[in-house]
Amino acid sequence: MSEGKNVDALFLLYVPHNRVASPRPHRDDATTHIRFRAARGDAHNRRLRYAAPRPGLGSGTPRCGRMERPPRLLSSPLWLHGRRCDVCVSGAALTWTAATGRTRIPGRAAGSHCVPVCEIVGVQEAAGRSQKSEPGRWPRVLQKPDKSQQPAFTVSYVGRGRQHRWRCSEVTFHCADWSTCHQWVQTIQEQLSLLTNRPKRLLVYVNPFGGKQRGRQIYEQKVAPVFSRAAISADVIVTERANHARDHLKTEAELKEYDGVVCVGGDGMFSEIVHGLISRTQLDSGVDQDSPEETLVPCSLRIGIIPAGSTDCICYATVGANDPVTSALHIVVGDCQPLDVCSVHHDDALLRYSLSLLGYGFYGDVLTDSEKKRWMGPARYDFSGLKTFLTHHQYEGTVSYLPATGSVGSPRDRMKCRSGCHVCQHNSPLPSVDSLEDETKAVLANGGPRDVWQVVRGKFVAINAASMSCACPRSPKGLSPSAHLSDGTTDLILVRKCSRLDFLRHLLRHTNKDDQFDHPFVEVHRVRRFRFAPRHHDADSELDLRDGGKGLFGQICRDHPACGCAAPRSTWSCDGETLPHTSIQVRVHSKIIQLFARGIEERPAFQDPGVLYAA
Ligand SMILES: CCCCCCCCCCCCC/C=C/[C@@H](O)[C@H](COP(=O)(O)O)NC(=O)CCCCCCCCCCCCCCC
Ligand SMILES: Nc1ncnc2c1ncn2[C@@H]1O[C@H](COP(=O)(O)OP(=O)(O)O)[C@@H](O)[C@H]1O
Ligand SMILES: [Ca+2]
Repeated sequence: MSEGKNVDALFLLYVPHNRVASPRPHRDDATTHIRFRAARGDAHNRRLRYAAPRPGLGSGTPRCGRMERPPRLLSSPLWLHGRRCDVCVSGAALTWTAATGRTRIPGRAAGSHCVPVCEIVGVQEAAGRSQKSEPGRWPRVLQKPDKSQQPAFTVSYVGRGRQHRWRCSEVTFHCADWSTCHQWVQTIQEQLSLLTNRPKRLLVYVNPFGGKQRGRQIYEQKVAPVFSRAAISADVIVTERANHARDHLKTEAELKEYDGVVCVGGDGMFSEIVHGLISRTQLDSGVDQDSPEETLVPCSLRIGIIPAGSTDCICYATVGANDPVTSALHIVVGDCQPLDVCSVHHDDALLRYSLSLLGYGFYGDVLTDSEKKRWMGPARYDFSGLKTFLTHHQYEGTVSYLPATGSVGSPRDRMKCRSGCHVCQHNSPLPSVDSLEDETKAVLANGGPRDVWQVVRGKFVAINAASMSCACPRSPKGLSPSAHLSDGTTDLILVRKCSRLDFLRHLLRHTNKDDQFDHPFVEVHRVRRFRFAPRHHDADSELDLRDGGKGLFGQICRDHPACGCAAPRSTWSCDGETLPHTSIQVRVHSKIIQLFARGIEERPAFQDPGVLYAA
């Protein structure tokens, strides 16, 4: 934990004065400032100004970028690092300005800091050692206040690091007396309690065997301390078997008691949580998930992901980093990011839901092989990836898809999905036919653009549907760099039969800036639905075929015409789980679940401007 040095120039625009401790009562339309005097004759307290918040003030999510003058609730001189500074809290921000700031940043007040209230994690009384005995050094660990020591309080807040990482920063202010200290703590806590989007009680599932098997330690050492600073209580369940979390959510969990569900694990563990929550919501609403035409009811509980898996692509693509503290802080501040979910059906039976990669051919084969090598940890994907690359199979089949006509954006437009993405906001779910204008109905009745299925037949090295970018540490831009988190579409990538060298060229482009779709054997379509049927589809034989081909070159034998066997088939990988059927129908359901995330921030709203409190 480090003491932060964040200031935002924009914020200073609406912090009324840099020297907040004006001795004169400040008149403000929104609040009535009261002179607060705890001890008569105390020069410090004569300067402490307090304004009771009006009912409703600041309720809901305060928008950090709001350009209106926030009412000041409390301001007084306090001490930081042995120096006096003017501190002020309003419904929007906590600001502090060194009374004798030494560093000047153009356009900013000297030594000024600003933390939006919505990014304060928590506040706690903390006894500091006497300033006289050890100036400039205060305890970093929060302690129970000892009345014999100097009164102080510590504010924990979101600090921004590199590559979208957040850290829990701290600043400790020293007060002249305990009464002032209590007043500050109480006022900041009151402001935090008005942020109704923040979770107070969470249900946490930890997969102790995901990734490098460090889920439990990651939660205890990195996440629990952040939750405790934010006064979030958590009921923690360490899973004992696969599908433990899914089944518990589906049938047992008292969901009304919680403000969110958190999973500590990888994409597979997240998938369990999603399946549990979606199933529970549909069961409660009487929706038949087995029917591909049913409209799913969105889940009300938000889901947090603490990355502790092998790929962690959902976390990486929604937050921009796979860092447990960053994810914990996104949960604490109550972020909300809706996500699209693909339902995958075989005839009239739901197989699974997919949120990241639904892959047949290359990625399906990588997954099938890697499952036997779980003991290798995350490296299993690289090993199986190389092995699958060397075997270089092609699979024959028919892909039919319904293009996402009418939606903004296309897979190659280089418009990346970022926090507050306008493509996702624009592409809300399609209106029901009843709500359409007569003219539009007529177009649709004549086989308008919404209903024209396209058909592609051939041999494919890979068929991938990326509902989000699938960015991950192996490929920071992802399988489909311009795919969107909640636009109601998925990017269907067809890699046709090609040479091994060409496929390598295509794969390599996932790791550099070149366009991986710019090959004659690759096509990409933004779609709302698609279907796949393997060649010589025979429903009864599907399950038997899945296990065909043992050993490194087993599948080559399956390809060999002399064997007389059916056309070779791959398996679908659905967010890291294999599907039991190759013939599937896929449909995107927009904004069915919500994450404690905000999408990748393009430019952090409150960037670190550099050193302010120069020693
Ligand atoms: C030559 C290097 C090419 C690197 C190409 C990397 C492309 C990576 C795209 C990854 C997309 C990941 C989508 C996410 C899927 C996850 O939901 C899912 C489950 O995650 P979990 O285990 O955390 O629960 N993960 C996966 O399905 C794993 C996919 C990983 C694929 C790795 C493929 C590596 C390919 C290496 C080829 C090597 C060729 C070398 C030739 C000399
Ligand atoms: N206690 C457990 N024992 C065995 N498997 C589990 C347990 N808890 C969850 N799982 C399963 O482990 C699989 C992988 O989990 P995940 O957290 O995604 O790790 P990884 O990213 O390494 O695949 C998931 O399919 C999940 O269902
Ligand atoms: Ca999408």
